[in-house]
Amino acid sequence: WNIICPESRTPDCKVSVRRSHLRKESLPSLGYTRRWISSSSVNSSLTTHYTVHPREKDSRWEGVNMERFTDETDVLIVGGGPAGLSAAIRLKQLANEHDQELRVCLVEKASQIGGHILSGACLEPKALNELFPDWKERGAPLHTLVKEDVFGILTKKYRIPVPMLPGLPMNNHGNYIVRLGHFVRWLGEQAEQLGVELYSGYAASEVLFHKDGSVKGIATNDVGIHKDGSPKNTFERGMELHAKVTLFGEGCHGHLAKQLYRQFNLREKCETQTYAIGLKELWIIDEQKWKPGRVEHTVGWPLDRQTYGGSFLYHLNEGEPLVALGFVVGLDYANPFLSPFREFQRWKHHPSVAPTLEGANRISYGARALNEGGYQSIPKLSFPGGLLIGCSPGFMNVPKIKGTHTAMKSGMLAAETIFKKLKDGNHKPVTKGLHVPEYEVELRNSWIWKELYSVRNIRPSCHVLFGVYGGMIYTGIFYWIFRGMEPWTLKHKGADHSQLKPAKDCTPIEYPKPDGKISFDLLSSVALSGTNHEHDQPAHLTLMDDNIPVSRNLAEFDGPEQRFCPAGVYEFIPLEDDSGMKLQINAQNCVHCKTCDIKDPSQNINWVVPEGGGGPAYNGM
Ligand SMILES: Cc1cc2nc3c(=O)[nH]c(=O)nc-3n(C[C@H](O)[C@H](O)[C@H](O)COP(=O)(O)OP(=O)(O)OC[C@H]3O[C@@H](n4cnc5c(N)ncnc54)[C@H](O)[C@@H]3O)c2cc1C
Ligand code: SF4
Repeated sequence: WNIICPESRTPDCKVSVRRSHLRKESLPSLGYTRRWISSSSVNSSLTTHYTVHPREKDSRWEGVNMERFTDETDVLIVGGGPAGLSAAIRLKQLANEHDQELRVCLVEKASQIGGHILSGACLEPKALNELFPDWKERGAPLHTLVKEDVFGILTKKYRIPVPMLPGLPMNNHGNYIVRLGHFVRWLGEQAEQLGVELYSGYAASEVLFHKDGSVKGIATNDVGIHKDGSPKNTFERGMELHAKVTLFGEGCHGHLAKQLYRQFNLREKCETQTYAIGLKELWIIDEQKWKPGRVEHTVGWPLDRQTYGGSFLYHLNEGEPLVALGFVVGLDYANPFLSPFREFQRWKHHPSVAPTLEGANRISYGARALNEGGYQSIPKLSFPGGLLIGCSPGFMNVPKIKGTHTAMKSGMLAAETIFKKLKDGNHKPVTKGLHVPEYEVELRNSWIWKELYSVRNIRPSCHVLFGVYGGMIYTGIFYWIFRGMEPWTLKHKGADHSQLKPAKDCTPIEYPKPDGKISFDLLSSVALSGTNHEHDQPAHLTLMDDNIPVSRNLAEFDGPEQRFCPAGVYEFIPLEDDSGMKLQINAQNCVHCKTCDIKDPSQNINWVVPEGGGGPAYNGM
């Protein structure tokens, strides 16, 4: 029997279950569920991953060598995004300035640094100016200074311009339009030049702990496992990386961060994190319509006023008439029939958008979740042996739709506080893994805190009267005039997964068919993300209970996972004997956006890392 803990919903949770409670009838009353696992049901089940079906109990794994090679470093960083790389760079800058030996290792799950990065992106260069005041001479790929910034409300047929007053959070004066993946690749080159060891194609799959409970490091994922969960002849155990301190910079909704929240109770004093999904495409357009440096944002159509979201369209100056465009939908939406992907496709047909795309060529597609909880949802950031940086805890400035500058600054502050502590000869560590609470103090004193505090009420104000438009009125009054100094802090609605209404209470949404010129279907879109996973491996979209997708999600919510996944991973198909439906998981399509882990109304999906290197292969998204 596999006992599923009600707290963590994972079978490997360390909550102890008294033997007397193991009787079948006691479990439901305690909130536990139990599932019989035999090797035959493991083989035929959707979820064959060892995080759900432990290998110790599986006869197919008997005698397989599970020893792991171990390496030691001073500082270990998980995730080669803006946060992780800025931390790595700052650590080596300080070590070199002080002529001190310091080994800094960084693991990144994409096969190339930048390959899993997806953003808008309008970059506020504040943190970059601090990290590399000479970034221009170093050839940072910031080629497009914003020249024109427009904002509008869309109705079905019209675009109502809204003045972009100086001082509003959406104002982009002084910012650069970038391909964030390219910028991150450049950060990676700078890090390597400074002596950081970068290991791309290695996903951190597990957090390791010392006996005293502090973080010891991570293990990279095992490779060479068949789809049915049995070992291949090529099976190779991952390796352990131990460090004095480990920084977790996995980006929005990190799967190791989820473990850490539970282990150290880090979310005890903050609000639930809330999210949005962002979908993006790159297009080469007609040169006559190209306006390098122009930034366009909209709210409104095709979303109703209760659904938070909007669009962006940026004209880049990268030697060809390139535009980046995308659509963001708040994951607190209620109607399970809503498809963020199809809303995005529909938006491109608006009379104010379509002319730019007519006769143009779409070259790339992708999606990624982003944090929306802001100031209210920042968890505790330090714990013995580790720190959380960047969008993993969530330093996104939501009304600005910007988190790169805050992610970078948080990484830099983490680096500075760690370096100070390591350098301090008198410091006597209490735990084996170094505890650096000073990081939180520095963060609170930094511009990140001031910035996030000032915009804290803008997103939650959209839950009050008039939805998104209420939020705009609130911004006009309290942000523009009082700069967020109002003495109250509004609350979020709660967790996004609990906002879906039953299908019977909602109206199905009729989406127009894609025309294949401006709007497209899901599969041809995913093909443009370069996504690839080794097919013969256990699905990394693990289900705590394989029955729930049909018995609850389909029955009650009409299977929302088939709509909120932007890559067509979840499909409900008829059973062979036509007696009902079953879920099919096309895990190889997954673009690692994390939306399913966030929005699944049953919270039955746990995204885990696939074999290293798998996932999208974005080129400058
Ligand atoms: C649609 C969209 C539009 C946006 N627009 C803007 C904008 O215009 N301006 C702006 O400033 N910000 C924007 N943002 C936000 C910005 O992209 C993020 O704030 C920023 O990328 C956060 O940096 P990060 O390093 O914390 O995380 P990420 O950029 O997400 O990087 C995390 C890295 O960690 C890796 N990783 C994750 N888990 C593991 C693991 N277990 N093992 C190894 N590696 C791992 C990932 O592959 C990734 O490379 C936007 C975001 C989205 C989704
Ligand atoms: S399976 Fe989940 S993480 Fe993967 S693309 Fe779909 S929603 Fe995103």
